[in-house]
Amino acid sequence: MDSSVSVHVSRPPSTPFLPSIRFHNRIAFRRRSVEFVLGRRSPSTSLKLRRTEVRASCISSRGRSENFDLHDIPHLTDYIPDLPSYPSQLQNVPAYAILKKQFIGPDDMVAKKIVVQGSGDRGIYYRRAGPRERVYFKSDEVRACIVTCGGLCPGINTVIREIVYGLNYMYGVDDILGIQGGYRGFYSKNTINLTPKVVNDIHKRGGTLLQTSRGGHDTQKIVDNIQDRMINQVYIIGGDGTQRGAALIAKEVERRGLQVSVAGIPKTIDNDIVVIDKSFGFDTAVEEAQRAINAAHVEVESVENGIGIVKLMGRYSGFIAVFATLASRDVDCCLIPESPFYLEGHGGLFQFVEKRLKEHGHIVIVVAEGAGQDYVAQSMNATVEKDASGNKLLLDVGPWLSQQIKDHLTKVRKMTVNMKYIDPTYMVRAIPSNASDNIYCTLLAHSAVHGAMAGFTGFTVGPVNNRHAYIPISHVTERTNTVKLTDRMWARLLASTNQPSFIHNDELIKEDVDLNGAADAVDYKKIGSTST
Ligand SMILES: Nc1ncnc2c1ncn2[C@@H]1O[C@H](COP(=O)(O)OP(=O)(O)O)[C@@H](O)[C@H]1O
Ligand SMILES: O=P(O)(O)OC[C@H]1O[C@](O)(COP(=O)(O)O)[C@@H](O)[C@@H]1O
Ligand SMILES: [Mg+2]
Repeated sequence: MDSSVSVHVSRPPSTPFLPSIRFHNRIAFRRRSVEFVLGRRSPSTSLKLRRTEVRASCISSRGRSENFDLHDIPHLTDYIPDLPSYPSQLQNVPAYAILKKQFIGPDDMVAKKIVVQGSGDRGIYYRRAGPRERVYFKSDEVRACIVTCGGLCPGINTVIREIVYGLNYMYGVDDILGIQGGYRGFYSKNTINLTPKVVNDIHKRGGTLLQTSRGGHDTQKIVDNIQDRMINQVYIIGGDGTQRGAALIAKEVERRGLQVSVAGIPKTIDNDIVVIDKSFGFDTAVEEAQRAINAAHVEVESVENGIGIVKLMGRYSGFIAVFATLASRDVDCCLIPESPFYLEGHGGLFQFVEKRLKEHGHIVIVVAEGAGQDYVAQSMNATVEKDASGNKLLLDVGPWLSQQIKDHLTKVRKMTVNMKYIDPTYMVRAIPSNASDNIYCTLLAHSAVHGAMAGFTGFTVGPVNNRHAYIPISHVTERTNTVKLTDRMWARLLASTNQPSFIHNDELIKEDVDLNGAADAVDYKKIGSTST
């Protein structure tokens, strides 16, 4: 928080000492234990606060009263009040001992919203990630475990490596177990011992050293196993589904009153996790995707009426497709799940493809795997199937789209075309992370380690406006991050590709004329409202 902002704390109705801060959590009222001090400028109103969600009245340096919300994360002392704490082991680590600010202050917060309006609410804040002055675990008491769940993503191995290194070098922990094969590995497989030596060069490889899986989350069995193995720190690397599972584990651990910290590290190749700035491995995937786009462009430039179609990952969120398109500049049209498209008639894809072929002699289309699913389902008469985690299995839009375009141009428009279809979907996520993702993974891993050692639990780590924060798991799972068609990024893409927006417009229906002046008999209203 800006040091020019003093926090004014006045008295809340039900607590004689606790002032102008409205607690949203009953535990906070009950226990009233100490965590941080607000009100540096006015000691009389200084307050030792518990964690959890806090709303404070805040007076800026200009004297105007504003509000902010700290959306806090659980702490082991919420349900084990007498848990002893110790000076952090980091004090003895030379690299950290010389730091100007060795520890994160108890009132350091990260703003969720960085652009604010003068008269508006100050918004939501998260606890800033990083090392704390006091920890709740002695080094030789820690038995940590790491598990990786869900789909692959570049950088998972780097996160594993850095958790092991972080725990070992910063906190002197040497009892770290690898749970193999995702959540079900807790109760169906043996563990492996993870030491700095074992993980030393795994960041150079794609995939996950620990293997992963979908499905198999059984909270009771998992927590039984955590208890049986005497594990007291659980590091869970995975996407939205995994984080939901992590929240259940943290809840069950709390119900049983166990001294076990549960830390989530968000992983998603689709960048579909909300609150955090960006997911690790995403930049790497975008870079790799461009190689495929480039190949498509080279191919189609070299032939007559070349049509290149590149299918990229993106189940419900088209971020990889959007960013790869914007970065590449060789893409003529980008199709994503968030933007319904239609093929026939005025403003449709067929018309656009034909127009671009006439203008440029070639066209490159990027399609996210989740785009046009309803459309494909209708045309294939397919039924919905799900994977072991309950995720809808997607129909393969790539070959379908290639065939539709080819059939239309060759059979209806009597044109000669050269179709080049490229499917690099798994290639973009099965590679090691690039330099910047590697550094990002290190920060995530270290934040998780610092948080767990400090006794926090049930949290997810991640950058919020470029500062790493501890985020309540529910915040990252309550919805999916998607490309907003009303945001500037999508507008930039449309401006860059000059593709149709596929937004239904009644005016377009009236001017229902195709390139050659022939009217297409298409129900635009119906097609235009096809949702994906
Ligand atoms: N709602 C949920 N509650 C508990 N566990 C879940 C939930 N959704 C998914 N999981 C578990 O999380 C793991 C990974 O989920 P999945 O959706 O496949 O990948 P991701 O976490 O990358 O989204 C699986 O083991 C699955 O059983
Ligand atoms: O074939 P798999 O391994 O189930 O993975 C495919 C899916 O994984 C994803 O990469 C996303 O996975 P997550 O849910 O694990 O983030 C999707 O883009 C894709 O549909
Ligand atoms: Mg997912």
